[in-house]
Amino acid sequence: ASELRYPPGKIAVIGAGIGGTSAAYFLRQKFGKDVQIDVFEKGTVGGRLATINVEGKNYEAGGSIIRPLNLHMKHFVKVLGLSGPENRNGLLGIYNGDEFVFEESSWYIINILKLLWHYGFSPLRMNMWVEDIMDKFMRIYRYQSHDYSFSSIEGLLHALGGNDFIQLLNRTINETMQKAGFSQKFIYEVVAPAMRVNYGQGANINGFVGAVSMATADSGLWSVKGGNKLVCNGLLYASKAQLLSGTVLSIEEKTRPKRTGGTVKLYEVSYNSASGSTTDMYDIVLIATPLNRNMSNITFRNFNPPLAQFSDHYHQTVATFVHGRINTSSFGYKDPSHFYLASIFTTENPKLFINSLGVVSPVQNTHEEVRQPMGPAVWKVFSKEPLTKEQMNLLFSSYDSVKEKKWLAYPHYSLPNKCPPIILHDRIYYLNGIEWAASAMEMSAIAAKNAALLSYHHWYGNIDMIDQEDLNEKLKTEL
Ligand SMILES: Cc1cc2nc3c(=O)[nH]c(=O)nc-3n(C[C@H](O)[C@H](O)[C@H](O)COP(=O)(O)OP(=O)(O)OC[C@H]3O[C@@H](n4cnc5c(N)ncnc54)[C@H](O)[C@@H]3O)c2cc1C
Ligand SMILES: CC(C)=CCC/C(C)=C/CC/C(C)=C/CSC[C@H](N)C(=O)O
Repeated sequence: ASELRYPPGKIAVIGAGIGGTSAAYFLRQKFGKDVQIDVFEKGTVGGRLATINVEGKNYEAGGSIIRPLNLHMKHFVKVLGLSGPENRNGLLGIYNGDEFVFEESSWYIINILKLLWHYGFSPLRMNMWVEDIMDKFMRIYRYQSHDYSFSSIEGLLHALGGNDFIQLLNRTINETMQKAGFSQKFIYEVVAPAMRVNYGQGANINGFVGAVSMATADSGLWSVKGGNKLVCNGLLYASKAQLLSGTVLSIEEKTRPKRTGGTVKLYEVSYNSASGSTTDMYDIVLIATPLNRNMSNITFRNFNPPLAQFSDHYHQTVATFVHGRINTSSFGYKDPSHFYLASIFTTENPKLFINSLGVVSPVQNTHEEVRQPMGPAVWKVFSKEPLTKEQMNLLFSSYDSVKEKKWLAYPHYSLPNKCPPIILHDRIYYLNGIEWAASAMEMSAIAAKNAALLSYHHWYGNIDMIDQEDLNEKLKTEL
């Protein structure tokens, strides 16, 4: 089709979370200044990056922590003139419903001895195991800086870590780590609690998201001063995209006559905004919101054959912010002055009604060290269900302010795990399938750059830049 040699006129991006706004940014980089980029948003720019106000200060209510080597997020913060100070967490305890099975000490050497005593060399081996996976994961930045793209999530992961990465997707983190020789005690007391705080599920989640989750045990985690959502606002501005506040209802392919003769196929996007129902035509559409049950309610009309349907669900995570004093006796501490933990992770125990509990700092001063929370502090509680009054009274001896935010937070991970397609139709690309490998801000940014590159290469027929085999080897010899 010869019309594909000309730049596209208009591109639609649906969703202004980190996926959609970074897609707008990368699309502008690739397609140049003349293309019109419209970003549709039914709620607030930022999506799952949002803050919540507690007693006059704002706290991260959704996506909060970023790894030092999340290079896209790091780049965004730099080019947007934002700052990302390191988060310093207070001491961690792991609670099994009856007692703490592990309590961190403020003395480095004591911690090492405690870890050795409880888990032998497993923590050290785990660091090396995660590092090895993360080293391979880092190849994505090299591939993307050379403009290579992938037409499926599995293809992308295979290019990073070969069959080992595909196997990670298809085994639970429990099975994966058992096969790697980690003890069941370590998996139960350390790995599962980290899965629960990060993804609201235990060690039955896939090995890839499990490894991503364990990667948060690293030091140097950071978040954006003023709130992570500032990145989305900044990217939208930098991309010179037009923000259309409205709900996209449907997408339909239409054939239209061209001024120069012949016809062209375009996508008609129908949406509701404050000024009523409208439609607009686009050459390319990027969908940057989950299409799973009850999430975005976008209908793909009159596609033959019909487009893929995603029936799996995202599960509910409730983040409750409480300004108060923790009820230390509920955690086995009769004397509150002996309690010095600022983060409590939990093991898998059906009688526990929370996944985690931790002291948080306002987004204005994320660099502040979280101290021993002897007095009142702002605590963030993650649970599956909203906390009842009785549960609140068990957790807190006194509190004066409670704010709750319910999220459909991440995919409900289960096996077998087949990631949704990236290409939904000729020029419709789907970003959020990557969340089924692992859901994180950086993953959405990677999916966004991939979709921008893929749509560009499809448009201009650069098939050699899509799904190249042995990229790691090729790039080694090229440079
Ligand atoms: C409680 C919580 C804690 C988390 N913690 C971390 C963390 O510490 N670190 C980390 O890296 N990640 C974390 N995450 C995950 C991270 O927040 C997400 O992976 C990421 O923000 C997803 O971004 P996205 O742009 O892909 O999707 P979203 O942010 O969900 O953006 C999609 C956007 O599309 C809009 N939309 C939906 N349907 C339509 C429609 N029909 N028309 C128009 N607009 C539509 C939505 O309103 C939304 O704004 C956390 C998530 C939650 C919920
Ligand atoms: C993409 C890679 C390699 C790493 C990203 C690691 C990362 C930051 C994962 C985020 C995990 C996640 C969804 C955490 C949610 S809870 C975070 C925090 N503990 C909190 O209390 O808010």
